[in-house]
Amino acid sequence: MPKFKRTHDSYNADEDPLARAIAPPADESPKAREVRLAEEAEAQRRSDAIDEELNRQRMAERKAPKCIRVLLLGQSESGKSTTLKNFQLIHSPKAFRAEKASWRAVVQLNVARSIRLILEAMTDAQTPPGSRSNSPIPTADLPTLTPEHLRLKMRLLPLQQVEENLLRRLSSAGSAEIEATHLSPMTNLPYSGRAAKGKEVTVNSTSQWKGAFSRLLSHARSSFESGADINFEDPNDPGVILHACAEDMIQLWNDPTIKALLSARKQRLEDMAGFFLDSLERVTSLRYVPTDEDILRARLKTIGVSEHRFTLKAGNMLSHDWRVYDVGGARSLRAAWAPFFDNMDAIIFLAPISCFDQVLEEDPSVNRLEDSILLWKSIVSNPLLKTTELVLFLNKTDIMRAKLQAGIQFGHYVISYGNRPNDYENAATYLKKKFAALHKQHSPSPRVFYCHMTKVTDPKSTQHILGNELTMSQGHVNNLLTPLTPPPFRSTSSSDPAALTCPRVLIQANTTTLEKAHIVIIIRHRNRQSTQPSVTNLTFGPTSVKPISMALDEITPAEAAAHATNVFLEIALQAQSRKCRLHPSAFTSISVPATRGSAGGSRATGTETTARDQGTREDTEKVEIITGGSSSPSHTKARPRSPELERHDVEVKEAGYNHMKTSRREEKEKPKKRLLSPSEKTQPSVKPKATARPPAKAGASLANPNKKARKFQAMEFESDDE
Ligand SMILES: Nc1nc2c(ncn2[C@@H]2O[C@H](COP(=O)(O)OP(=O)(O)OP(=O)(O)O)[C@@H](O)[C@H]2O)c(=O)[nH]1
Ligand SMILES: [Mg+2]
Repeated sequence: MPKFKRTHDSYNADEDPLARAIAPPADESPKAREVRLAEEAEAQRRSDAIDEELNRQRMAERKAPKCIRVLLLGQSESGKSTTLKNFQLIHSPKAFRAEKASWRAVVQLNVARSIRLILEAMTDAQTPPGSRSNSPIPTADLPTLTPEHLRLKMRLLPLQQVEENLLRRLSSAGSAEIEATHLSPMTNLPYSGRAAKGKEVTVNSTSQWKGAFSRLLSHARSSFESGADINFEDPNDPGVILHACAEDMIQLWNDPTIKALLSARKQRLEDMAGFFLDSLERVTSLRYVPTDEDILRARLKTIGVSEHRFTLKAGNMLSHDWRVYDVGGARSLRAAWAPFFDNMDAIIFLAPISCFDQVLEEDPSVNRLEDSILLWKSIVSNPLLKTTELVLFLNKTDIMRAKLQAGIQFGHYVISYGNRPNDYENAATYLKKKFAALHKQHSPSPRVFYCHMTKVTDPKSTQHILGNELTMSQGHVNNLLTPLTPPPFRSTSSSDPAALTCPRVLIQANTTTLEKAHIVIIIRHRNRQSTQPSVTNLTFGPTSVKPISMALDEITPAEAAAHATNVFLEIALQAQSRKCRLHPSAFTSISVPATRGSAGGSRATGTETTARDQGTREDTEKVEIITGGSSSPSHTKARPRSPELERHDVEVKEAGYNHMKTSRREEKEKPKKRLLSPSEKTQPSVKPKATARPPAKAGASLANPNKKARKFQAMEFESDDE
């Protein structure tokens, strides 16, 4: 092999083909060499600067307080991205509203898609049953369309252009894909092309795709709030065609024959993601700017994992950096979740309870509610997540309510529900208990679990919940995940005999008995000497917000104190299970019997508190129990304890250990409850509930008659224990 003449010592052209490729030419002139060396020096300088910057960032990250990570999980269409939007709305509202132009386009896409579904249904109704691809409904059961309907259909054809135009913009940005979804596959459609293939748009990043609509933005981006950034004069704005078709769309949607047709096909468009047909006049107006609620209701399917950073300050706590991760929930995308399990502080799991009568798009043999339940079970039992706080959102309660009110029988789909009343309260409570039971049964170790009935398209209620959750999570991070160095509970004056019957107890905690996190409960008791129930006010609410007060008739001072004790005991157990160190003085202030478990009302799963005594007594006629917030410096000093209290301390600790041991033993001994697999359900050995299954056609997805045609899918809890 001929030797390559080297002009630079650092190149070892013989050994390394890359070095050979980048080696300077053999006949390099001195001037060229000078230029090359200068370029190399410059490149080296830039590379060093980048390294330095990376190092600086790494150091800064190491020094910065630990950020709190929250992962949003749940099946597709459960409301994860909508929850993320709520986070954005709370913590970066300006940025959220700056994207109105992009979300306007998504609303337009959703409108065009809904109309397309109606036109498909009309086409299907005109097709002889034998030639229909999917619909099992006999023509005789479908209402007859008139020539006027067909003319209406023709007039709406230009909407095809709107959908295709919007899809093209999304996909040309390289950030979106079109994927088969729950939308029905179309055959004899009024449309052709990509949009006509029954696809849904998916985005692999929640921000990148927004660039696709930048053409709608004018240069003046001064007033995002008012929509001044939207170029309404753009002749290519899809809003122009939508506006031109508005009257026809409204007529179509309100037409009784069309309503009857959709009803015969059990197609409840109003329950579908991205439903705007009830607001057609508004959303198709030429100068339409989406509201916050519109943005929350707009639907785009997620396929990647995206991280969103916020700096949150909750209550009086220090501000924290939060990272919220949104993932795609379709089955094929769930493998991407696992790498995020490590290091997560909290998971918000969304289970759409309204989907009890629907099947999975990915697998039409699986009931969507059952899928959610199995998914929940796998999350709660995952050992990697055993110290991760879990927040369960039983979501889409509004749709659940509407479905039950429309007469859809919950018991037909959840067989173990049996003949209980077909109303929202009963069905929702039933599901809540089932989810809670699964958590209790399968969690690798006892831990906090919060459950909320949600409608995440309602920003007000969701923000309230998220606000509380965040405070709560920060509180947990502060109080539980880190050692409890300051005594969380300090004594009243134990020499005061009155304290035994009516102590002034101040409990600082992170949750309350009513599943509302980080709120303040103040119990004011007027007659401190009495053991009889008397006038007691219970006040809820963080101090920063107007609290709600209610009078309690049944709680005695001792019960209030016992309840406080119980709540504290629970946090002690939680802390213990997380191997946090409890300060020895933690129990010093317990001045009433701690064994009255039922006193003070029932406690929600996972309630935990820290407790302490205020130590001053301006008003001895009061009992105050406050949950919420973090401990203040005035409560960080332990007081000397009497031998009596020492003994009590030991008793309480033992009670705690014994309680834990017993509950673990009971759990081991209990026969395992489990969900039935679809195949098991068909086995005769599985005891069927008395409820008869409905005829096959009733078992389908109401939003999608084509799914219905495939299979009736009900689910059943093997045990009906709650
Ligand atoms: N009516 C109603 N609609 C909801 C609720 N929660 C979410 N939605 C709607 O359901 C649709 C799906 O919600 P997404 O947040 O996109 O669901 P996702 O879990 O992110 O779904 P993937 O991205 O496919 O994993 C959206 O159009 C939401 O507006 C709710 O509580 N009530
Ligand atoms: Mg999503």
